[in-house]
Amino acid sequence: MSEGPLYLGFDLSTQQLKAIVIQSDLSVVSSAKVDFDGDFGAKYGIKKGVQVNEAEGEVFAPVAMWLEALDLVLQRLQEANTPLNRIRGISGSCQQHGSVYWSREAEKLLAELQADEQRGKLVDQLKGAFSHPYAPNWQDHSTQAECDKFDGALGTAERLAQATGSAAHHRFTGTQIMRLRRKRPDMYASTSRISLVSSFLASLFIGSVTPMDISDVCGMNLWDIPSKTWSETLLTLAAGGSAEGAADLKSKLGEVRLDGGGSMGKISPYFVGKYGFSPDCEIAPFTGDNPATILALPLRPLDAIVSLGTSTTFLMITPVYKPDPSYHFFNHPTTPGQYMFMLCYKNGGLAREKVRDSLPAAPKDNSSAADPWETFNQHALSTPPLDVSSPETDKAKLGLYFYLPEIVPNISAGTWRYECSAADGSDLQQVNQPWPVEKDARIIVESQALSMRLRSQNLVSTSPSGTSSSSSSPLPPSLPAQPRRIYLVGGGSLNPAIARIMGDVLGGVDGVYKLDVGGNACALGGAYKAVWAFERKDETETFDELIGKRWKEEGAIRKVDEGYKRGVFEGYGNVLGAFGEMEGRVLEVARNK
Ligand SMILES: Nc1ncnc2c1ncn2[C@@H]1O[C@H](COP(=O)(O)OP(=O)(O)O)[C@@H](O)[C@H]1O
Ligand SMILES: O=C(CO)[C@@H](O)[C@H](O)COP(=O)(O)O
Repeated sequence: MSEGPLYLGFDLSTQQLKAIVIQSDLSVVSSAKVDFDGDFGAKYGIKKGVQVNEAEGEVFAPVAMWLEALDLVLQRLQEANTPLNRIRGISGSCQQHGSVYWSREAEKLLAELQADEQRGKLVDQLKGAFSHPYAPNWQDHSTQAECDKFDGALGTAERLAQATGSAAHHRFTGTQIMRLRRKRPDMYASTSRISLVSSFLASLFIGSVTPMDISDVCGMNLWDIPSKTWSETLLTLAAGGSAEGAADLKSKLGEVRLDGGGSMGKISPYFVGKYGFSPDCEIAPFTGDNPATILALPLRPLDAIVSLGTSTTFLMITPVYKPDPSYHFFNHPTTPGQYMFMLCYKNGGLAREKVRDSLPAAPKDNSSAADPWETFNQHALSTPPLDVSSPETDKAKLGLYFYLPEIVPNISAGTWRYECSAADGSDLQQVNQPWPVEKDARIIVESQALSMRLRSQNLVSTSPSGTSSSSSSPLPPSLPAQPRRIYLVGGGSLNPAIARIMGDVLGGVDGVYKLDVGGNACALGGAYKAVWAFERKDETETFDELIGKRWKEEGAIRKVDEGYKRGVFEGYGNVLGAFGEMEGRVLEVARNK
């Protein structure tokens, strides 16, 4: 390892806090993680990182657990002999939409943080810093009434999407704040500031509540993206209807930092004294985990990232702001004028786990290191696409596996199974007799990929004019519209069967790739952001220019599937309309209930 500066990136996601340390040349020096269930499950009564109040659809995480996790992950980096004194800059990514409520004591307590044995750790010193002990989690679905009001506030859901990048969503912070203000008026009144999870983590490092980030702020339904300001109408709605309420909420939310790079301030003396950071170490803006994922490699227009974490997300970048109620647009975290397109599914990793756990157990393997996904993968790969072995006689199988209420489409929990003609999707019929569970292994992954393909069609068929990267090449005209490359990240990217099916359904002219850091992509994106934030020549040197020059494909990504397969891709295209029709029918039944 050379003696140059180091950069630290974090990822505070649903189930873990991960940290990764890199050098200026982007090589990884060290990493550590805290697993919330494994390290704190019993103490905080959480499962898969969260607590749930089923009766009201609330899902939330204890803020104190995150404080403990931060000390623990730094301790683990220290134990791994990471030279923390050489860290020049810190940035990171955090689960989106969650909100942290600071008390009136917060600024004072943050400013007084000291590495003093007697005063204890962050969790001890910041005991009085929060007006609410919990942060709503992105899986929360307690805010339908608030969503209806948000969708109506500007006239239609389309207009809300035009202004804020998204129609109203249960998890978006504006609807969450509106509900918490109504449900806990005293708590709301005693709140001095509200942070997103990303600005919360940055605030701990600086020792003062920091501004929100230009990309993560788009996950709130409160920020007007085209006019780069808070929407007064939406602030007024969330704050209860009065102009004074809106002004008060605006001061609780604070400024939004328009520049994704540069320094927001020096590190708090707490971390210098306790872990040996240099007092000159600086903090760059932190962003959301999905915006950070698109920073984990120099992404080109027509490339797509599928993030297979607790949620499953589909991400692309585009210079064209074209929002729609069925998906999300965010400001790009580093590059003004670029946008991130996102689809987010709640029934991602945990839904695949449910199907995995419903499969009959395979004969016992004596090795203790047996892969828990082995049986799932065998069935997923031995089932042909759409379970059609003979196109003349077999019907295509389509399913929806929503163990939690889904985001896209907004359908309550349930599972549905349909069949249709494999040739053209005609004769779509609900199947009343469930097919053998073994088939579900393939069909759930196909279902997730078909939903992404259906909703991203317009993005892959338009030519990438005005792109951010000079090396982007339009697709060969002889091939059907599809992404150029598919990159898989998140825990599920380790799975070869999932990679294969993603390639079957979504294509990818250049193939399907997995990031070698696997589940650490968001933390890596955060670390790259820190390198760019502090090493850019000036504000005009873009992230793509700086990182593009240093990033080496070799050792960073690995091809895991060929992607586009002639015939297979077209076979899924034949039933794409039927897949949309199946969702429509399920939605219709739900509406009429
Ligand atoms: N080999 C595998 N095959 C499929 N899924 C996997 C595999 N390994 C891990 N996962 C999934 O990855 C998920 C965690 O991914 P991760 O990106 O670390 O989550 P998060 O960032 O949401 O905390 C788990 O819920 C698990 O289902
Ligand atoms: O809600 C969203 C995006 O809109 C989620 O993607 C969260 O950002 C949490 O992500 P993971 O914990 O699954 O990484």
